[in-house]
This record gives sequence, C-alpha cells and structure tokens, in this order.
Amino acid sequence: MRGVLGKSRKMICSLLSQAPVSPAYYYRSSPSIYKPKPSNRFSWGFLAPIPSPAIRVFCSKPGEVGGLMASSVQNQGSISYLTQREAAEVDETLMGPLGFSVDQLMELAGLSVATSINEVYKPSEYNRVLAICGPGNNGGDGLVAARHLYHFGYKPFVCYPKRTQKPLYSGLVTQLESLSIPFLSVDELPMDLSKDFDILVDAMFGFSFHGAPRPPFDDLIKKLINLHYYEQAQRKPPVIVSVDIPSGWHVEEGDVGGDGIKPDMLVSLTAPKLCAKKFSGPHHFLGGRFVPPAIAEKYKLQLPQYPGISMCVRIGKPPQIDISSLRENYISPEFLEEQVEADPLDQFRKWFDDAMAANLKEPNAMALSTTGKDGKPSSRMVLLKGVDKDGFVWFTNYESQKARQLSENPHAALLFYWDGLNRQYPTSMSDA
Ligand SMILES: NC(=O)C1=CN([C@@H]2O[C@H](COP(=O)(O)OP(=O)(O)OC[C@H]3O[C@@H](n4cnc5c(N)ncnc54)[C@H](O)[C@@H]3O)[C@@H](O)[C@H]2O)[C@H](O)CC1
Ligand SMILES: [K+]
Repeated sequence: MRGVLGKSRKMICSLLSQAPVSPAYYYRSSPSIYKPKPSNRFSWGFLAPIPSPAIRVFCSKPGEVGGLMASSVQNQGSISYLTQREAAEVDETLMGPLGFSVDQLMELAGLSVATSINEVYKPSEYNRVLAICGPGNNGGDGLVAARHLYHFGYKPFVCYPKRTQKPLYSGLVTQLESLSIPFLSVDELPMDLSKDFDILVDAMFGFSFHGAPRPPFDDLIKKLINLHYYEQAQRKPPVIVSVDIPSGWHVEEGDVGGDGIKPDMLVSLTAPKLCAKKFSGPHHFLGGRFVPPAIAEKYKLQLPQYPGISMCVRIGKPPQIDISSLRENYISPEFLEEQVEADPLDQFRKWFDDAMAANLKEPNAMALSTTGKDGKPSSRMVLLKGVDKDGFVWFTNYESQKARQLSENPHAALLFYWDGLNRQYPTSMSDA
C-alpha cells in the first residue's frame, strides 16, 4: 500500500536549519490521483491500494541499528597480544615472504592512525595536531598520519628531531613540506603544549624501543608526562594518541614505573603488543588492516573484525559519555529566507539532491509521526519511495500501526534529517 503524505488541503512545510526559521508554507492541491478505498481516504492525503496487496514493510534486522551494522566492538578478553619478538617477526614476514614493502605497510599504518583519531576527535573541536616523530618506523607512521590528518581537515605540525636521509623518510618529509605543514624543532616547541595543540600524536617509539629514552626524546616524553599538571590547573590538556606503543613504556611490561605517559588513545598496529594490556585510556583502536591468514594462523591471532571498509576498529567498549555534553559545532553556510524556494517541494528536491550528492547514507530515510484517536503519537523511520507534485510517497501495510492511526486521524508529520549537511526538513499537516 502506498501512503502519500502529500499535497492535499493544506501542507505546511517549514524548512528548519541552523538559520532563522523560515515562514511556514501552505499549498493546496486536490487528492485526485488514486482511487483509495473509502475507508482509506484521508483529507490530507491517502493510502491508496496498489494492485497486488504487496506488503512493503521496512525495518532493520535484529542486530542492526537503523539499517546499519553496529560497528564491531570487541571486548578485550578475546584479543591476542604479541611479544616484542613476535611483533618484529610479523613485520619481517610481512615485508619478506609475504611481499609487502615497508612503504605500503607504513602508509596503511599511518592511515589507520589518522582514521582512528577521526573516529573520536573531530577536526571541528580538535583541530591543531602536533605529531612527534621518532627515528624509526614508528616515526614514519607519524609522518604519514600527519599528511592524512591534513587532508581530513586538521591543522598538523610535526616535530621530527632525528631525521634519516633514507629515501622513504625524506620522501615523507617532502610530501609534508609540499603541504606547507610546519616542522618545529624541539627548541621551538612551546613550554606548555596545551595552549597550542589539541592532539599530540606520540610517534616516537614502537616495538623496537628498549632501555631509557635517549635525548632529545627523554625531554619530549617528559613534556607529555607534565601535561597532567595542566589538567590539575583546570586547563584542558591536549589528548595524547600513541602509535602502536606509548613511547617510553616497556614494549611488554608497559609503564613499569607508573610515571610514563598516559595516552588517551592507543592505536595498536597489526595486533596489540603485550604492553597494551596495561593501557587504561578511553580509546583503544586497532589498525593495520593487512594481516593475511598465514600470519593470523601462525600466531593464532584473535583480532576484531573491521567494520565495513574502515581502516580501524575499536577494541573494548567506548567510554560512557555524558549525553548532555554531546554537542556538535554546526559549521554550515548561512541559509536565509530569501534563499528558500517558493515551492516547498522544490526546496525538498534541492536539498534531497544535495544529500544524494554528499553520498549520505539513506538520504530517503524519514521519521513518520502519526497519532491515533487515543491521541498517543508514535514515530517510525520509513523510506521515501517517491516524491511528486502531490507529495511524498512511502509504503506500509494495512495492518501496521501507522495505517490504523492514519485511518483514525489523518494528521501526520515527516522529518528528514541529513546529518552530514546539518540539515533537517520537516513537513507537518494541519487542517487550518
Ligand atoms: N606491522 C605494522 O603495522 C607496521 C608497523 N610499523 C611501525 O614500525 C614500528 C617499529 O619500527 P622500528 O623502526 O623497528 O622501531 P621503532 O620505530 O620503535 O624505533 C626504533 C628506533 O628507535 C631507536 N631507539 C630505540 N630505543 C631507544 C631509546 N631508548 N632511546 C632513543 N632511541 C631509541 C632505535 O635506535 C631506532 O632508531 C612499529 O612499532 C610500528 O609503529 C611500520 O610502519 C611498518 C608496518
Ligand atoms: K609510539
């Protein structure tokens, strides 16, 4: 059965966005297209029978959230952790018999770091990034991550005190310089990193670290440790994101003295290392989506499934969040009344086309709210199946709560929400 919430006696379309509310719109048309059964005729629109009593009910299967597979979150218990030797062996195997080059693995590792950061710390709120890069491949991951973060809309800076002239690394530096990403020497860093940066990427050392950190990394690690004192001084310190291993920690035993850096996010690569068991920050992600079965079988790796085409996957549960603190900074171009299309349906089509062009997921999903004669409202997500000069079309079935409520009360409302564009488009009906 087709429900048509559409042009009938009166359709009020008020276009809401973050701009001042535009005036309500009224337009009229006679519902003349379909010959609904008398019992299904509604003053504002109609549920018209379609030839076969095809039942089109849209719902998400159990286990899906709103038609989306909930991104796989793995509890820590069933995850494998590598020893330092195993980690080195895995890399050697990947870059030896399994045919990978270090450039490829580093590129994928750095991209994993950047996407993990973007999962949690949006550039609208955490824009200024300092990537502190060490002399080895962990440092290389940091250089790659800085480039990706730039393209994701962050403002990265790099501190890379011990450079090597190997082509791989000098190439990464050139790529960053070509984006005018500033390189800061240790001396050029501010004493208090919390005033100048929102995110600190710790890419100093990975699984080849041993002993006590030698200069200049000893001072750099101390700078990250001292950030906690700013926290006590009521200043919001930058978040620390450690690549593969929190630098200065023992690769297997972790923060042995308890006085090491305390990252907010750890991005383990390929598989977590033993020290990751001691990680107590809120965000543990896994990256390095390139583990072939040969490695997984040899090391009996238990690793979480990456969701969709994501380059990272969260390990453990997301932290409990204070719902009241959830707030996006809506940054969108202004939208003034004079920009609104005269005909609300033209405005809808324009915005719907924008939503399609932005490749938003299910731009035709809409909340349909109805109320039966008991006055109790109910809302349900349904999928728009068409829009024409007579209104919006969606499918439902005769026995649905929607159909029953609409047969008792022809008033309804639709709401489209296009998150990626910070836009909503509500339509409501009233018999003025
Ligand atoms: N499989 C993957 O996902 C990949 C991970 N990668 C990253 O590579 C590192 C391991 O890289 P490696 O070069 O072997 O070691 P480090 O980067 O940890 O550092 C070695 C570097 O540091 C010096 N060093 C060691 N200890 C100290 C110290 N106490 N003080 C000062 N300097 C120290 C040492 O001399 C070396 O120069 C891994 O963790 C991943 O992050 C790759 O990207 C490839 C793919
Ligand atoms: K690190």
